[in-house]
This record gives sequence, C-alpha cells and structure tokens, in this order.
Amino acid sequence: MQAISPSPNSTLLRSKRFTPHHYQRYTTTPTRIFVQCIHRPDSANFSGVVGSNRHDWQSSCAILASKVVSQKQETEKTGNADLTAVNGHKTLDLVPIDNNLPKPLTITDLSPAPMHGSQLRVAYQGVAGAYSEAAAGKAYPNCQAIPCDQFEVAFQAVELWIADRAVLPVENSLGGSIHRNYDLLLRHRLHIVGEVQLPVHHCLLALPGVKKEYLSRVISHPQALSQCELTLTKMGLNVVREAVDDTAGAAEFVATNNLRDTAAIASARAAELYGLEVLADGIQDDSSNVTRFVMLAREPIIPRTDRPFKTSIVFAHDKGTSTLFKVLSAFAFRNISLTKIESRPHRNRPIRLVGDANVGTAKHFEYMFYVDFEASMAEVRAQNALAEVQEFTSFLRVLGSYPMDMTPWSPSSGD
Ligand SMILES: O=C(O)C(=O)C[C@]1(C(=O)O)C=C[C@@H](O)C=C1
Repeated sequence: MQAISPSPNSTLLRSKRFTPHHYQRYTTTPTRIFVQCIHRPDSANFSGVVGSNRHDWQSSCAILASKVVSQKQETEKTGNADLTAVNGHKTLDLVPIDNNLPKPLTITDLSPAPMHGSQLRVAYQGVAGAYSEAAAGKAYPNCQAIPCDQFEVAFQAVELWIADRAVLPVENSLGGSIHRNYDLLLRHRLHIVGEVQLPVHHCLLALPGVKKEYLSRVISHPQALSQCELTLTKMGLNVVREAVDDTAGAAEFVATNNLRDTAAIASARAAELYGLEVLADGIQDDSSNVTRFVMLAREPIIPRTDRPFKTSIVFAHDKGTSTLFKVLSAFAFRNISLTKIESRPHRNRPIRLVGDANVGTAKHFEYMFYVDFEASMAEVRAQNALAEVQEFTSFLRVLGSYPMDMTPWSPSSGD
C-alpha cells in the first residue's frame, strides 16, 4: 500500500491531509472546468486548477455533476426555471431523469475493486501510521491511502470522486461502538461494501531518551486511551490523559513539538515514522483487542451467496420500543443470526410525548436502530425478513450487504 496525497497535479499535494478547506477549493473551481469537461474530456492540454490526467478530469466532472444536482434542487426549491448558471455561467438544460429505470451494469458492479489509473484510492481519518491506514491496507493491499483530518472529510472524498473508498472504524472489542460513525453512515448516502477486523496492538511512545518517570501527559485518540486505561493505571504513571484526533497524529505531535514530558499511544509503525521510542509494548487492556472497520463506496456491490455475507440495516419505528421485539423476531424465525444491535437518538424526533391527564406526560426517547445480520440480500430468507421488518417500521434503509471478514484470527499480527 502506498500512502500519498490524492493527485500529483493538484494543489492538495502540498498539504498533508484533506480538510474541509480542500473541498471548498474544489467546489469553487472556475466554470472553465465545466467547459473542458464537456468539450475536451481526453485532452492532454488542460490548464489551471484541473490537472492534465484522466483522474483529475473525472474528479472535476464528478464535482461538476454534484453542482448541477444542487443547482437543480435549488431551481426546484425556488421555482425559478431560468436558473441554470454554475458560477455565473450558463449551463446545459437539465433533462429530467426517471430514477426508477433500471441502470445498466457497469464495471463497478462486476469487479470488487474498480481501478482508476492503476491504484484504488482509499480515504481514512488520521495521518500515516494510524490504525485506519493499516485497515485500508488490509482491505485493499495495493491501494493509495489518502489521509483525511476528519471522518466527515473521508465521506466527502468518496462522494466527490477524490477517493474510491473510505475506511471507517465502527466498533472496538474494548471501547465499544464509535457512535459518531454510526450517525455519519445515516447522514451520508455511501454503501458498505466490505468489513475488516484489525487486531490493535498499542505502544507507549516517547522521544528517544525519555523515561516513564519524566511523563506528565499521555495523548491519543479517545478510543485508544480507553483501550489502555487499566494498563496505564497499573503502570503507576502519574499522567493526565488528553484526547486528540488520531493515534498517529498524537505521535507526530510529540515528535514535532519535541515534547519530553508527553507520551503518545500509537502503533509501532507510528514510532518508526515519527522517530519515537517504544517505552512499553502491547499496552491494550486485552491482548485480543480488535477494531472492526467498514469500507464505503458510492455504489453498492451485488450481493452473492457463494461466501458468507453480512447485511447492515438501520430502522426506526413509530410505536416506541414496543415493536422492537417483533422486528427482531423476523430474523429469529428465519434462523438469521444478528451480530450487532446499536441504538442512536432519533435526531429528527428525539422524544415522543405520551400524555395522561391523571398521571402526567411520559417522555419516551426515540431511537434509530442499527442491526447487522449474517445473511446476504441475495438470499430469499433475508429478503423476506426485510419485507416483514418494513411492515413494523416507519423508516428502513439497507446500509450494505457485503462479504464477512473471514481471515484467520491472529491477534499479534496487527499494529
Ligand atoms: O487513531 C487511529 O489510529 C484510528 O485509526 C482510529 C481508531 C478508532 O477510531 O477507534 C481506530 C482503531 C483503534 O481502535 C483506535 C483508534
């Protein structure tokens, strides 16, 4: 796996990782891109903000497409049929498309890893040496890993065709679910196309020559801090814990600021990359510490039945938790195992009031339920289960049906 910035020709090359600011630049690029995309898609003479290669052209067209869609939505909202300008320039008239027509199969549907140029581009949150980067490498061994400063940015990188996939940690065997990422899965329209389970082996890292006794602070990703909480206490360190964006970012911070009183919890690879020493190895509270990541793409994969598949759904129902049993029994009756249930606040309707003049008003919290089950959407039993679930729910979305990670268990191999 090669970790690089997204495009050799773009202004992004100078920056270490993607930030929302980068998208700002991309989405406000001049209309010239639009003209170029329409008339000269294969030209080798593109100039200005768009690079000269096919990948840059594709990215520009994708951004353009999203502009046109938002323009169209704006037009529909305002009812202003003449509003067909992008950045002040006239564009082609939009032809309404019937979204229900079957889409022709594309190469994306047929190959598990569509290639642009030579390598798949995989966005992850963090900097080089983060566990998410390792997960990207495990899922797609020859990919270009694209660091992003936030999870939200990794989603946007895929939506804007700057990356082909995003890799997202969703749960850890010690720290539990990464709730923010469940919320993002719902807010965005990407599809889960795979999962990887990565053994996570944490190290305590410090500048060369620093001893444990000198430390007054340990910094890391909140998940990593919580996965090492007991061990840190047992080590008798007199340190405050501080949360930062990612584990490798913590290591980089210690190194670049020459902090002799601060250690980072990160991988052995982060120690190598940022010139730190390993003060303690394997400091996670459980040696079989493992994080589950999902891979996201713009298009779903076609579910199959020739290997074990998992399907992830999210649903809400109007009648509070009383129907939850019925929903779950749709799976039980068909012998479909559930591997995970998670509930999150229903942000559009967080509370349901049930009034009773005699005793007052009950305030019930409303939830979105996330369920993973062991079946492929290509199986009739899964389709029937979902048809039944739909009867009890007010909202149902399939987040993805994808191959299960069946790699042999080897806790010591991860870092
Ligand atoms: O900070 C990193 O290195 C990450 O990849 C993030 C993350 C997480 O979000 O849980 C991933 C795996 C580990 O469980 C700790 C941190």
